Amino acid sequence: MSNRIFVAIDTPDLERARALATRVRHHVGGLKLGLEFFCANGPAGVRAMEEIGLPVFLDLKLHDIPNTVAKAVQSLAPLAPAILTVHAAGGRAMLEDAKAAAHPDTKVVAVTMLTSLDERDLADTGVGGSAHDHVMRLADLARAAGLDGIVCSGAEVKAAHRAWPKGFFVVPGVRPANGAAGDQKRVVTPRQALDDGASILVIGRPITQAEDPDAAARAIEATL
Ligand SMILES: O=C(O)c1cc(=O)[nH]c(=O)n1[C@@H]1O[C@H](COP(=O)(O)O)[C@@H](O)[C@H]1O
Repeated sequence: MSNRIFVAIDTPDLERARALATRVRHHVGGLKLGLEFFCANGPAGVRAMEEIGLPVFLDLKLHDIPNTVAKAVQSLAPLAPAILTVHAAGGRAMLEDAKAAAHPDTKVVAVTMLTSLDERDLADTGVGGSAHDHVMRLADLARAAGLDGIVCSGAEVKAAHRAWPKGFFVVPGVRPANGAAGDQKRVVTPRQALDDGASILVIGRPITQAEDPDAAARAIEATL
């Protein structure tokens, strides 16, 4: 994949999603559709976005008992997304069953610790220790369960990639130098994330909220 930016199309409005994706399509490598889009538009919306001709990353962050997640993944299999997310915290059986139920061409990746969290948030959920240790533990679990890779922040991707050289590493929470972090807490620049081993970058608002999204995507691409 030459362009490793997946633009996060976070809107419930299909027409806006289509217009945005069409505008930036020459300066991104794929489209990421998340809960906001999927809850409003469902599988038909995903198919409509597939027509744009870029790989689709379906980011539903599934997290439930193994049977429920496996059945959900099975229902999504006809869409054959390039990438699908589940939460690593769902545990080994859930991860194994999700991978087994997915379309063979889909990379199933496990979200480790959301980039919107810091160590204080982690402690609030009853998990002690550092973000680094938590991500490394969940990355080991994802690998042992046969997943294709993980989602983590740019702060952990170097160590995670070293421990799992063949893994596929999705890094969101990336911001161009001087970019507004918003609700993201563990943030790095796109260049840094790629240098440290990210396979793809997920970038939303720095592109989608820009006055000229295509120019913003082009400017970020130029730094890579
Ligand atoms: O799985 C994800 O894509 C994801 C995981 C994570 O830990 N943090 C995270 O921000 N994301 C997604 O990445 C995108 C980031 O958007 P921006 O903060 O606007 O660049 C959103 O669509 C999030 O849902």
